[in-house]
Amino acid sequence: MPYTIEQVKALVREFPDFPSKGILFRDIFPIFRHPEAVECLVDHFVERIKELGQRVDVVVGLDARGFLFGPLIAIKLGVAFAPVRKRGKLPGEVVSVTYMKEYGPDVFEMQADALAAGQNVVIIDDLLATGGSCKAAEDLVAQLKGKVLLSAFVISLVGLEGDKKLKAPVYALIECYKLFYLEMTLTQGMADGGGAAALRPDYMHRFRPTVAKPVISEVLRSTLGNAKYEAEGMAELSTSIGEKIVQRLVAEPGLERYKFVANVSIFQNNGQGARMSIGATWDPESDAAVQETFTSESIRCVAVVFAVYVY
Ligand SMILES: O=P(O)(O)OC[C@H]1O[C@H](OP(=O)(O)OP(=O)(O)O)[C@H](O)[C@@H]1O
Ligand SMILES: Nc1ncnc2[nH]cnc12
Repeated sequence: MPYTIEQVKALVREFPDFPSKGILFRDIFPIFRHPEAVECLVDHFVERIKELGQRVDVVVGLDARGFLFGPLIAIKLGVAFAPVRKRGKLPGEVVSVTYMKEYGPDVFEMQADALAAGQNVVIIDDLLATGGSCKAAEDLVAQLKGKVLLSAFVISLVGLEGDKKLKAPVYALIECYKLFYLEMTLTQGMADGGGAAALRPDYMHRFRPTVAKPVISEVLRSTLGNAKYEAEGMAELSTSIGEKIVQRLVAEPGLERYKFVANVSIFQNNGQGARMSIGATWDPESDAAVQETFTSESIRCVAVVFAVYVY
């Protein structure tokens, strides 16, 4: 069955916390379970490359996932394929460059005779994250006096702005804006062994998440609407948001007997994930927790408010 490019895109999966905590891993391997999907992907890249309207001499693929379809693209274009490999894997004379990846430093190498001076190159890889790998490949091509016309990826993690590190233009089939994930588990249990029923609040005096959520949301929007993430000042900002939320909730009619705890965390919206797990022991009939998030290009803020009823 022939695949459409939209069906190919849909095969990419996400794995939170792989290969380490906080990384949301994009897995392209399911595409390779379907030969027609691979063919569609390769044809798609070939079309984009032909649209450049320039002579391409060599397709350069990055270790390791760029090797999966870089050579297939090169075959369809009828041009050479050259690998960029991790340190120590290529025999003969090599050029090398040290670079930073999303998970730490590494060294890339190319064989010195993989390219002739003046040749035009297209770089192929599965994913553009911080751009460190692709910039290293651009440097290697430059050392060999080649010219990068385009770098093409299946996925670009747009928020990491990898393209800004690169000299040549970038094409990505999938542009991912969803870089951040957050999961919250609330573990709750009864604080007393029973007997509290008579002391619990009636409906009019009970904390209701549906009432509290818009209040919290409004505080986040009004405080963070124009804010930019900066290393300085975020601690004070989160403290003041927490204070505002608590002041607003205390003023809500009927909640006089509640104590509130607001936990406000501000993160830079830069593609890193976060996971929170909170344990609480309370009376689920009267106590509650609500969570609201605010996201802008620069900031991700999570406010969790615990409301505990004083018998
Ligand atoms: O834009 P960057 O921040 O440099 O990250 C992108 C690179 O990271 C991944 O490869 P990785 O180095 O994990 O190697 P692999 O292909 O061997 O898994 C991916 O395949 C890209 O090559
Ligand atoms: N988030 C991610 N998913 C898959 N491969 C990657 N390489 C670097 N970051 C990655």
